[in-house]
Amino acid sequence: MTSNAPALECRDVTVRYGDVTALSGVTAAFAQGLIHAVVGQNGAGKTTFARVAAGLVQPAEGEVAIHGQPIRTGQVAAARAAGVELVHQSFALPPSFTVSEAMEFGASGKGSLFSRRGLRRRWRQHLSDLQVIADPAQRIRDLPVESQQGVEIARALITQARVLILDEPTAVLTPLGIETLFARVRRLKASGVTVILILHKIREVLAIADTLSVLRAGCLVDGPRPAAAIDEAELTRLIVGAAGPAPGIQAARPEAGPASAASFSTQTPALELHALHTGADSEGPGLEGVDLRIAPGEILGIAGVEGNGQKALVRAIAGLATVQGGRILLGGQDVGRRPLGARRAAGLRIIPFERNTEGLSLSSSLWENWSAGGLLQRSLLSPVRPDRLRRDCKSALDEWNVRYHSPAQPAGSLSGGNAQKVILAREIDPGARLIIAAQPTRGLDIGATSFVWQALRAARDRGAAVLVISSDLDELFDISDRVAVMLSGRISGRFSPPYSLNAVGAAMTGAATQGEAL
Ligand SMILES: Nc1ncnc2c1ncn2[C@@H]1O[C@H](COP(=O)(O)OP(=O)(O)OP(=O)(O)O)[C@@H](O)[C@H]1O
Repeated sequence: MTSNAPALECRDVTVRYGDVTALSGVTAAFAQGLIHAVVGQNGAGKTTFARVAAGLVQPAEGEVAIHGQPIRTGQVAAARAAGVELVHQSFALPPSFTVSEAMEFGASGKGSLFSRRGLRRRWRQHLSDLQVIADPAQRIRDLPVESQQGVEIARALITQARVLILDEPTAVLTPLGIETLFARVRRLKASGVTVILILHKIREVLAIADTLSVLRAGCLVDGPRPAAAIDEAELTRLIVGAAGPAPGIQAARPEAGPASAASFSTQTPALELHALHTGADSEGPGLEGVDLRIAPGEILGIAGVEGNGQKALVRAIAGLATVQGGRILLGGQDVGRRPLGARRAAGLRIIPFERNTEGLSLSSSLWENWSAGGLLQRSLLSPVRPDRLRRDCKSALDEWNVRYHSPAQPAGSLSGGNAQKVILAREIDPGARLIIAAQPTRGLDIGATSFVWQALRAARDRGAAVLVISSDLDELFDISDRVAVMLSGRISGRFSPPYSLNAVGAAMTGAATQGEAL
């Protein structure tokens, strides 16, 4: 190892996926022992860069050196041996594993054999050194998302990683979880680890990074340069580019606030839940008597720490949970026994939590994914015209500024943010009467985030009801006409603007259950 050499250096790295150039001649040197942020719009090439550094992608051209030593590109073992570890955007650990099994999963080939008890002792120490709160006997799926991420990071660090790359680590976290992560990242820096963070939110970048680098359309347009010398406006400009946001996209967080609350009480609600109960399952607690109503032309925000019944809520409305009691009405009709197709025909649209498993078929083409929603609602006998579907898909994707090269390419070949936009293009359509949007801006860049809020507001203004579930309270307060808080499968508080962060926060933690009645 050369002592002053950069921790990670790329020289003229170019990556092509078929016709798409994901990285184009990227040259960058990341100094040792610092926290580096890599930013850029959806599809800019950030994940590809991380995958090249970790040996998961073979560049067509270029070199990678770790601490001054060139490594064989496209080989995970070579990157690992040099001390590079990557924690992916979507977690990689098997949910059914216990924490200690998951840790051992990352350390295979280390030589020694351990008893189960010995293993637990070993990992307990490792986890506590990293201040990750998780019992080694617990299953990954039973842990809160912050702890799952902590375990992923701990697993990546088993092999004495010197360069840790975290791909969009904050996307899954609550504000408190982000603070915990940032404290962990600062401790790693203090212990000499070089951390490279791929981030979307400008405030997060400026809060944590020592340097920042900006990718745009596969090219490094700036950095690494000291983050202290840059402000929000300049960083936004660097990410979006001189041309400004794509047509139809305003600056992030457009001014328009919640609708001035017309009296909703005279209209038939778009959604009514009466004393809804569902069973708990592997995804978290069930619903314990939830009452909710949303009027047409209203946005209701659901706040809460993840894992407090939000998934059960979405599944129950979609007809995918076992309802043990209570009623679900869409537009005044009891749909408790109706399948998802019938609910969609009544105007239900869902932007699900997990885009890769619930929202898209990754091996199917973009046009098939885009048209799936419409096909579900039609009668089986109505003719399908693929040419027309492909054409309509293309214009919808262009309108959403999705970065793709053909409607025939598989959904799995899109970047995370662009994949989310395909779901949004499908679900926010003129036929939508009730849109459930679960973490709709997770992983989206600033322009696309603003586009989503605009699209949801436009849907509301057309008369659709919107239920937004988000762990980002700023976002939720910005867009919601009312906010309800979920805690342990119940509604623990109901609020209308102006929102009090303290009161909503208290309802989220169970410190209080006040708030207005609806
Ligand atoms: N396996 C693949 N096959 C084909 N194209 C791909 C593949 N992976 C990525 N791409 C394309 O390469 C480009 C860069 O994608 P990448 O995932 O690196 O972007 P990103 O900056 O991480 O985006 P996001 O913020 O949306 O996650 C995109 O145009 C994407 O569609």
